Amino acid sequence: MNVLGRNDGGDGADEGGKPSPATVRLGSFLARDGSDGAAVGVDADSPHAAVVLGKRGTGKSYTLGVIAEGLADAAGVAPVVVDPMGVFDGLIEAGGRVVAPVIRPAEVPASVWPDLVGLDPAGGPGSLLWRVVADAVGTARTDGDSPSIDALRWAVSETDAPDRTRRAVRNHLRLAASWGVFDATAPPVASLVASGDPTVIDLSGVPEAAAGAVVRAVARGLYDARVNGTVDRLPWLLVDEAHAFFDGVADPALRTLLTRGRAPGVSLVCATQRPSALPPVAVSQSDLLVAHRLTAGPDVDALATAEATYLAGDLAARLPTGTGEALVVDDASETAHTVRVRERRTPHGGGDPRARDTEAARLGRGARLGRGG
Ligand SMILES: Nc1ncnc2c1ncn2[C@@H]1O[C@H](COP(=O)(O)OP(=O)(O)OP(=O)(O)O)[C@@H](O)[C@H]1O
Repeated sequence: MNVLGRNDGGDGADEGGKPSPATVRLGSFLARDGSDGAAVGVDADSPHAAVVLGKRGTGKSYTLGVIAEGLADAAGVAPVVVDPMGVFDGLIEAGGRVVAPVIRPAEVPASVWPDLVGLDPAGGPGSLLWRVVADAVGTARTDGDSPSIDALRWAVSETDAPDRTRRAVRNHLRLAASWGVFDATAPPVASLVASGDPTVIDLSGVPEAAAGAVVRAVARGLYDARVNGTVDRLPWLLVDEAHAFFDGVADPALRTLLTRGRAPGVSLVCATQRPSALPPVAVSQSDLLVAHRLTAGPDVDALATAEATYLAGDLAARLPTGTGEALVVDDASETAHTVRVRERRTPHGGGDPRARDTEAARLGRGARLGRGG
């Protein structure tokens, strides 16, 4: 198998000629005449930063699922999928689990809390919240604990801030509690990668701000866990609809993974239909780019950031058009290839609903057949 992303240019085979366990099978090279060529995989032995691009329905989430399946089979790694649309539960069939998005309040830094709940950090309520969280986390940390939202609300009441200010902060904290993502007794982020099986964080229906807080805590938590040596496996964070998270409180933590994640061994794969809404650093720091079809002008332009000197000609002009087909740009081998992404072995939950798949259509068809027969 040809393995992209491998600096030594290895072929992904061990001495016995079998594919190395630390390789993710992606699909096959696609010849100009549309026929399938040699098998192609992605290296999972070293950490990587990757982006998967493509307009709606071209196969981004599907490709992310293919990568997650491959990581589930690879040794020494642990995939964590951020699933904003609730389409990755099929990974259960690859030994994975779907978890509810819960984090400890202390996993969001005190300085971020005002923004998170919609308060100006420089204003009275915002600065009170910042101070209260910092104090409460400082006290709780000595026991390795996190304050609960109730404890934070109580601590706000105990301050000598004006009534109106305290009331405003308490109300905003009540709002945060209503999101249902904060739990002082939630398992630490490192527990997500305790086994190598895929963990899917189901964020469907979770308010945007809360989802951002979860992604921030998970991205930072995985990074810290590797820096502190708390986890042995190399985590891979796979983020679908990534543009939404670069737009909120998760941004600094994702940028940290992009720019510094590989040193401690954390990989990040961002999938988006709007590359123009990603910060340029997301594309420029990625060593692997998987580009499905794009048509919108600004999104095609965003690809220009990835125009490496070794690519002769215009990247956009080389984008394939078929669903599940992608141009894969590999920094390690300094090459770009057209690839047909393989079929999933676990069910894919994405794709637009089709009228013909509804119960009503089936009943209607049955009735018509009945009448005709
Ligand atoms: N490699 C593939 N092999 C076979 N079918 C595929 C492949 N990739 C995508 N498909 C088909 O295309 C459909 C759309 O793919 P997918 O849900 O990944 O789109 P998307 O680009 O993520 O769109 P959205 O932005 O709406 O999430 C899938 O449901 C699947 O049926």
